[in-house]
Amino acid sequence: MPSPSDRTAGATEDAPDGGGEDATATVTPAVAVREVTHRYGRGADAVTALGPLSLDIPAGEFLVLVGPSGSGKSTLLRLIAGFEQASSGEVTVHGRTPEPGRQAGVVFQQPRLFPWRTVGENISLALRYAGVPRAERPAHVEELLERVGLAGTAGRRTWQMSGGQQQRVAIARALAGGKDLLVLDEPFAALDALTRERLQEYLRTVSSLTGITSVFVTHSVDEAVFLGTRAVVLSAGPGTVALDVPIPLPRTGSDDPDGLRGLPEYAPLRAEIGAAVRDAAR
Ligand SMILES: Nc1ncnc2c1ncn2[C@@H]1O[C@H](COP(=O)(O)OP(=O)(O)OP(=O)(O)O)[C@@H](O)[C@H]1O
Repeated sequence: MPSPSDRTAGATEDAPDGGGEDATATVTPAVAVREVTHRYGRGADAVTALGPLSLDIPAGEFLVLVGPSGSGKSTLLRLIAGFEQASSGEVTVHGRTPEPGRQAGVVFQQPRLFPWRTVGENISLALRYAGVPRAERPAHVEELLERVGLAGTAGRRTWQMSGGQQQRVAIARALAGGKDLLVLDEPFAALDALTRERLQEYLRTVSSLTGITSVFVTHSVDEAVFLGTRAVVLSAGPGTVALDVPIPLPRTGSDDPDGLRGLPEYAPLRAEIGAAVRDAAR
């Protein structure tokens, strides 16, 4: 699997001879969304769900998407994951048209694990699809489980795990195979508050340590500020970009959540994003 440095290295084109900073060097975004619209259905029944919308998501960014219900957040995720194709405009991941299961690891609101398989087998299957040789899979499974705080659980049945643990397995599965893009559609919405907070911490740590590019949909403004490096608020459907702000909070990989929430920047960011969501919903 690629190391974190491998993942981010691909984002920037080679520097010209002599190295150093070059203002003319182009940085290829991990995800490029260009003038995209998306319609479901045809004729009189057609629903325009999104756009026109343009976004560049640089490698390593943790982009949180917020916005009113029906603004097209899930649609945008589905386009990025390759489950849908844009009605107009273009979505690319590292310059290519995304295909389902190929470029992005996906985490849904429900873990969607195979109940008849063990935790390890669920992850191993994703490794198999990613072309990881059979002999190498057990070590990768352990490494992935360790990364989400579930070391030593590979032999357990998924139904023996709590909802929060199952969602961590789903995250480990999405990370399997070294994908450098993770898309997550309200993955913690169905969990109790305490489990949700724990998983937010895990995900923040995992993303800081791996540098994986993430696109995360949530209805929680606090979750958005806690997790994101950038927040995009969509307008009421069909969604366009109503607000696009960086979230310049520290990411050391082991941040104290209370400390982060207590930083002077935290509350104003929360207020700005919350106000934009409320405006969009009006
Ligand atoms: N498969 C579909 N067929 C027809 N219309 C759809 C389909 N999926 C979504 N839509 C419509 O597209 C619009 C955007 O839906 P989408 O699920 O992307 O929004 P969302 O912002 O994720 O909403 P929520 O926050 O409620 O999950 C809505 O009007 C929805 O009814």
